[in-house]
Amino acid sequence: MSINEKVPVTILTGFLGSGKTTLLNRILSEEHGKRIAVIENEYGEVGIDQGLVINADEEVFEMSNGCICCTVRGDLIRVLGNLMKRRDKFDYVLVETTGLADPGPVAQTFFMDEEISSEFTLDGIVTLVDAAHIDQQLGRSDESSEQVAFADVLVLNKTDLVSNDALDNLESRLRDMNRMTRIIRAEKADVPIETVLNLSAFDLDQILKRRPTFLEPEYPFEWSGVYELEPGKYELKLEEGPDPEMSLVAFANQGFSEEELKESAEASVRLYAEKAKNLESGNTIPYDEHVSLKLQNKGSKSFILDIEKASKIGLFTQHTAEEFNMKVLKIDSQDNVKEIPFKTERNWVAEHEHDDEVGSIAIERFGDVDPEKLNTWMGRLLSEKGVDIFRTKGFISYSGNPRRIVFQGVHMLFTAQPDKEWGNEPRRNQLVFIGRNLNEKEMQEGFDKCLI
Ligand SMILES: Nc1nc2c(ncn2[C@@H]2O[C@H](COP(=O)(O)OP(=O)(O)OP(=O)(O)O)[C@@H](O)[C@H]2O)c(=O)[nH]1
Repeated sequence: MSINEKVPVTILTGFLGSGKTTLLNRILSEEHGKRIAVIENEYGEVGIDQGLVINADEEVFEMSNGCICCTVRGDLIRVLGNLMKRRDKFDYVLVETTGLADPGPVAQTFFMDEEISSEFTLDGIVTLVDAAHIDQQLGRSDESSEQVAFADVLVLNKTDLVSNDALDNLESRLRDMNRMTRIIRAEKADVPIETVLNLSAFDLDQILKRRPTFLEPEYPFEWSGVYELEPGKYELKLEEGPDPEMSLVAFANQGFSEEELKESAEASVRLYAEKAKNLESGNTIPYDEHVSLKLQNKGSKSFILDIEKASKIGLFTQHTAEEFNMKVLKIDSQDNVKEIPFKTERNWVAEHEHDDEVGSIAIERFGDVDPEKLNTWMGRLLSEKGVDIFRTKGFISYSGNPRRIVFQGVHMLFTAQPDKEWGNEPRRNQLVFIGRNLNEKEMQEGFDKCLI
């Protein structure tokens, strides 16, 4: 790396005892070719953790005055300033925060202070989660939900202490709180280094590459498949799965294209809102109707698809086909069974129950915004709600500007910087807010008023 490049910084957070020091040791003892300066911050007694950090080659700096969150401006800036004097000695910085800290102010330092932001760039926030205790911690402390909300990567650590089912539930709860995070399960923080360092996580492009469905709305179903069927009777056969029933909507004449699938998805949303008709094994599946397949009996269950003329049948199901080993079978007069595979399938982001007050909102709109209106709206939003809005990220299309604008912020501070030219790409706006008690409808309406 050239000396003129900004130094990437990773913030390591996580509740008390979640495994931060374990991860830090792992990073410092692994061969990755980086020279890492570590900034540690102790709560109360100074220096205990330093004894646990191995490999003396890395430089360890300690913040002196108690809790990092209260002393960021002074202490962190001072330590970073001192570090810059030894710029030739390192090429990466790790800041470990105390388990009780809200990572917001630490992250903000890299936006707020001009001198700091000209030398350092925030690469990502990694939050360690203690799989065995996080449920209680989330209930009790604001800090732990803030640490989850801020994370670009959540390391779900101590997986040896909980069952797989519990981990699945936990993961879905955490995902509800922060839709843009990547969740990695770990034991003794044994994560590959490249999953926590050099993430460019403040870069929305990267997030979209990792999770293309990230900005998509949520649906009451997880899967759809399209089958090309000749006239005749077919069985939709399901094995035992994770749920004793499953909602389904079937359409005749379903197209294969993304556009046609989305159109049917919207139609399904409306049908799913209607009360489901119960179907038992052996019943025929109607079109354009919300049905609930009853699957509580042991063994496989079969429902009938009665096809009058050749058609492409679209099935939109509450769970994925895989979870029930769901198959469409053709049985001829000689009782020969033939499986008809789907021609195309699509997964959808399934909605979850929002039992935590921390959540994320995504806004995606084609077209241009009026920069002045957007500034006024954002300014007001962040000054009124900035305490509750932890992270903002996104791309904006300013009217009259050939380049797209990259937005990112922490609490009430944000930066808007011109990025690459739109070129032939359709001009659009993609914004994500993560925070507490956010009103999705109000924010979308507010944003829509800024569109031209
Ligand atoms: N069972 C189990 N224990 C773990 C795992 N990872 C870490 N530990 C243990 O958990 C304890 C706390 O780990 P640390 O790495 O010190 O956690 P920390 O987040 O730095 O803790 P504080 O500095 O107190 O906030 C230590 O005794 C670790 O050995 C794991 O995956 N499974």
